[in-house]
Amino acid sequence: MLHTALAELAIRSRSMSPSIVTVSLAAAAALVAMVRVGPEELASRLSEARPVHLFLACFLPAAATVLYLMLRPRAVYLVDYAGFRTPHTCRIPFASFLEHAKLMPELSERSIRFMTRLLERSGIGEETCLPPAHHYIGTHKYCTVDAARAEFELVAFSAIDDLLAKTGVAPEAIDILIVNCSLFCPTPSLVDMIVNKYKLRSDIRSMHLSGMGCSAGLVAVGLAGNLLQVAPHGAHALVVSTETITPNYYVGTERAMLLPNCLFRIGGAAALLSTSPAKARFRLKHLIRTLTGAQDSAYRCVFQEEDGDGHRGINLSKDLMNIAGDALKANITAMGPLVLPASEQLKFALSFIARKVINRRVKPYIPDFRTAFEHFCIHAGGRAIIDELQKNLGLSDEQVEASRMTLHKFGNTSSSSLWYELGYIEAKGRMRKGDRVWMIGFGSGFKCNSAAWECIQPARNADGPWATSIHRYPVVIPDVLSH
Ligand SMILES: CC(C)(COP(=O)(O)OP(=O)(O)OC[C@H]1O[C@@H](n2cnc3c(N)ncnc32)[C@H](O)[C@@H]1OP(=O)(O)O)[C@@H](O)C(=O)NCCC(=O)NCCSC(=O)CC(=O)O
Repeated sequence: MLHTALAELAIRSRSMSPSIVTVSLAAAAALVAMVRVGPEELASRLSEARPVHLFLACFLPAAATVLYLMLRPRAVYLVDYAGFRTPHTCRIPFASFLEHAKLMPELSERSIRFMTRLLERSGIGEETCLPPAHHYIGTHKYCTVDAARAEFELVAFSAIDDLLAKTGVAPEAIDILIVNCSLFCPTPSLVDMIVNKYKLRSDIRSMHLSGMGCSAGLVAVGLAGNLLQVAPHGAHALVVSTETITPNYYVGTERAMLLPNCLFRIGGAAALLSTSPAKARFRLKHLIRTLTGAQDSAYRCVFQEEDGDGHRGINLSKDLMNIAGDALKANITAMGPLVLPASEQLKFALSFIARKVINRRVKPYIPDFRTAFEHFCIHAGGRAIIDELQKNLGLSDEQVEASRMTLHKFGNTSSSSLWYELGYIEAKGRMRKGDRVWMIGFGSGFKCNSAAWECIQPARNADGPWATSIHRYPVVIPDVLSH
């Protein structure tokens, strides 16, 4: 029996860290040896042993335990997060958006009619915001590098100010800084702008993830978690997730490139991570990254390019929903075994065997992820994305409420949408200690990244981006808005 246990341990050890494996295997082998010799033989051998042997017998396990404790991966905690509170001055009701568009000679009557239809179907509301440059008539003429920098400063600095005030962490206590912003990549970089503004330390480890799409916020969290493993215990990592909209107003006639004009809106968030549990509000349990970019269709489905007339924009393929579905399938296949209870895993295994052995037409069992998570934050990328995930994961209207309301209030704010959604759930007072949250991000590449968090301490009050409007939510969002 012990041999079987040992064999099982060896199999399981493939997914464990080397230090855990060594200590566990050594302890199991010692146990097997002790059981084999029996208690009397063991006592007589101990009495014959020399002091040096006894010393080694005690010292080695103790040393191995210390080594294990030192080398095991450290837990990563979310100290807190803050979303950019969009100012009323940046609000862009549909009427203003379309009036501005009509005054642009580059946009045809047909393009404007198409954008009107999209706005009505998009699931975004009348309170979303665009950066200051997009409020000028003849928008694209004002979309300069300076204006884009100003947008980043407005969003990132406001979110960081809120986060530092909330956590009481001083700028000089930040050891790692990661910014993810896909489409704006100036020199000096966005991280340099933050370092300069907050006078951060010269030995800070800083990096900017660009071109990584809307799911890069979770890439940044994973990267911060990895860097924290090699930083002193209790170090702080600041992650800033945003998309700078200013330089990305498209003025051509390609429908697939007009879609981003209607969906993407100003927004951003800052999150502080640490390996110290002191004052932490969430613990990062798992982070799974799936990249399907090896397939050409997945690689090209969110693509920055120039149209035939030389107008630059982002082309969103109509295939995006299918590609997102495949990426999600791969991601949940990796996440499932880590989070699902045994009963769900058994049902999945039985359906898998039935399909393989009995009949391929047996419907595959989709595990019920509601048994593993109390809350879901699905990237507010567009109404169709939320609809599709709700259907595929069998989620209730309340479970996708945070995503739909975030899309309605803020639009598609790229990677920061997940933080607005977490903020919504907390502002509604639905988060409890011990609750599990699943964040699922999608983005260019094509990527599906997801993170599982456990709440240690819910927010005490509904401050932040939802503070002044949460009492009005949820709102009813019709499939097609009629004016
Ligand atoms: C755009 C929608 C709101 C439209 O909603 P509906 O389902 O009501 O309507 P629909 O699908 O019939 O589309 C309405 C009209 O728009 C056209 N249409 C829709 N999607 C299109 C596309 N990608 N390219 C070109 N045309 C498109 C349809 O053909 C149709 O025109 P006609 O009737 O003439 O045939 C929805 O499809 C949606 O949410 N799509 C997903 C948006 C998306 O790709 N989000 C991800 C952003 S990327 C991201 O977030 C990550 C990242 O950037 O990294």
